[in-house]
Amino acid sequence: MIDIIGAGSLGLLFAGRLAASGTKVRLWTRTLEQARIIACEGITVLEKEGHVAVHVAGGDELKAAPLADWKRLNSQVPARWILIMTKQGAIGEVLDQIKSAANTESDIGIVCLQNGIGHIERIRQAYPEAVVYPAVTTEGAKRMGVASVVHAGLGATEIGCPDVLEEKQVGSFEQYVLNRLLTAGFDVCLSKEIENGIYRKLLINAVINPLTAIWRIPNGELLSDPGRIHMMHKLYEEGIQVYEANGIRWDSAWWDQIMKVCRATAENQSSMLADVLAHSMTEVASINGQLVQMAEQAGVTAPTHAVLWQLIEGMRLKEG
Ligand SMILES: NC(=O)C1=CN([C@@H]2O[C@H](COP(=O)(O)OP(=O)(O)OC[C@H]3O[C@@H](n4cnc5c(N)ncnc54)[C@H](OP(=O)(O)O)[C@@H]3O)[C@@H](O)[C@H]2O)C=CC1
Ligand SMILES: CC(C)(CO)C(=O)C(=O)O
Repeated sequence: MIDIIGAGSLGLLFAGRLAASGTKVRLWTRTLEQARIIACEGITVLEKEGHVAVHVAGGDELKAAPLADWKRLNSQVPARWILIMTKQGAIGEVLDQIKSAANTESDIGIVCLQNGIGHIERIRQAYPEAVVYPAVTTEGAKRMGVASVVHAGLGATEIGCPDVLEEKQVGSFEQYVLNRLLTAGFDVCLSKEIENGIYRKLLINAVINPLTAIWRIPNGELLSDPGRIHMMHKLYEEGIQVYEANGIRWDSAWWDQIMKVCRATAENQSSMLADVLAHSMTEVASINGQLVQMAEQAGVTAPTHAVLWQLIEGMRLKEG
């Protein structure tokens, strides 16, 4: 069984596809209402064009419950493999709620798919004995309703394999998580170089997300004007300087990859733009904010990231 926390875009996609391919999934929601609807109606995953890719009914394969019930339900059936699929801003609350796990922490493997950085350290601190697997995904998912999601872009998922793992632990992870994800149709691999993937994705998000959120444009529109590309490059260069100052390996191909992501997701709204439009909390603090903090720690500056961080934070409140 795999426990998925967060029934938003990514959570519904992974829960729906895993359960439809025969893996038992327990999906933890924030609200009782959403859990009830999923338990009753199941999950529908749609293709980009609108056709149903999979539909899985609630039942033995797919259970749903509000995270507030974690303590009670987990004492009956302890979680072994947890996929956290909330946004960065919910991590603190989630950790508080699952801290009451009944099984010993050393039995637990936690996979984290958040964009940005900072969460892995928090989870490791809260669960020192658990094995935490940082992951990076380029899957594109967009929740359409309480129990339906569009698989908007087929991507790949890299899961970091901690160095300290014994062969037996790796085997167990492969059997109960990796192979299940492959069977569900996800392009997923175990990586010994996840740090590189995390910093590459951080830079991609730090360049694309705040600019699309400020200008309120889809990702592809960033490439439509030399002034916009100039701003992207400024953010990119500041990011690279921060990486260099911190001894983080980077690759000059990352600039081209940023452009490629804009083209591949040309019609999409970035997650930060979607959050701004919904007056929700964005992940800017875990993306540009983290780069600014890394700059400060290394004695350099990242002024453009700092300004964008503050501008985006200030957009959270409803106007009027
Ligand atoms: N969507 C995508 O394509 C991709 C997303 N990511 C990353 O994955 C993460 C999740 O993104 P995404 O799925 O889009 O986000 P969503 O906002 O769609 O989903 C987050 C879910 O977490 C739920 N949640 C919040 N707090 C709690 C809580 N205390 N207990 C249980 N559930 C909670 C929310 O519930 P509610 O709605 O009720 O508030 C929501 O359903 C982010 O870090 C994002 O950057 C990475 C790559 C691609
Ligand atoms: C890669 C990108 C920018 C795609 O929209 C993304 O991850 C996001 O929107 O958060």
